[in-house]
Amino acid sequence: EKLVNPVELLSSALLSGGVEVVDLTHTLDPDFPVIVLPPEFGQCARFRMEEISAYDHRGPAWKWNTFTCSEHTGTHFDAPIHWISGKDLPNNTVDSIPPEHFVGPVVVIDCSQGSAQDDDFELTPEIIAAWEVEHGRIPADSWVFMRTDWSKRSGAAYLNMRDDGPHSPGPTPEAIRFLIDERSIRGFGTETVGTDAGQGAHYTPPYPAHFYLHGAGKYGLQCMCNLDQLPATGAMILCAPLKIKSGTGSPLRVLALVPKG
Ligand SMILES: O=C(O)C(=O)c1ccccc1S
Ligand SMILES: [Mn+2]
Repeated sequence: EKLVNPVELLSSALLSGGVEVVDLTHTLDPDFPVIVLPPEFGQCARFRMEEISAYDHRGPAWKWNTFTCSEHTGTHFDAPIHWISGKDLPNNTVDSIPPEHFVGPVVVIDCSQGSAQDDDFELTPEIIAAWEVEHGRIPADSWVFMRTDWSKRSGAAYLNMRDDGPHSPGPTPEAIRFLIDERSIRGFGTETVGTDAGQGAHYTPPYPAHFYLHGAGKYGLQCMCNLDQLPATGAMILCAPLKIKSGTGSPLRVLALVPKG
């Protein structure tokens, strides 16, 4: 009998309402917080927009703007070249990553309860093991999202800066190494401003998610929202960054396709 064409199946499911498209992206807005590094380092630019014309003398029938931001502003993608550990890998920039890496399955590990009680909540190998007992082994080349409901925070509570720097949840070095070495994930995604915990600078190595993910040619997604609308397994994501020449990352629209019913 005729083999089922998976693309036709997906198209008909999308057209028939059998697939929900969930937007995991924050609006690029000058008020959306960006990561704040220690003052001696270069800083991430917030999003800015400047009008070129608006149906006026500068352009009678058209409206358009110039926008500026960092590659790492807002909901964005991290490429391996972003971190020193990935600097010499092949295809490590947003314009050279194979496009098939921007579409794939995602699993969601719900750490929202722990993160509600502890700003520095850590995703550990033990939590991953317990998740796999319930949901099965994390498939190779999956994206793994750490749900913390941190995207529901606004203003100062999102970066949650204290005297010793930001405090927000993230993975331990052991957890991120397990996901990479034992589960060969595609990438790791968070709602927080970075893939590392706010206090990530104090781990060994510092910023372990960045160090190990990008050193292994894996990717990061950060500043996402609506992870609470995703199932633990069974969804897929589209996460294609802008094709910036030699780019280390880019703001992007992250969309999840979630089967209905
Ligand atoms: O990738 C990022 O946006 C990010 O989180 C970051 C950027 C630069 C330095 C440290 C970090 S931790
Ligand atoms: Mn980044």
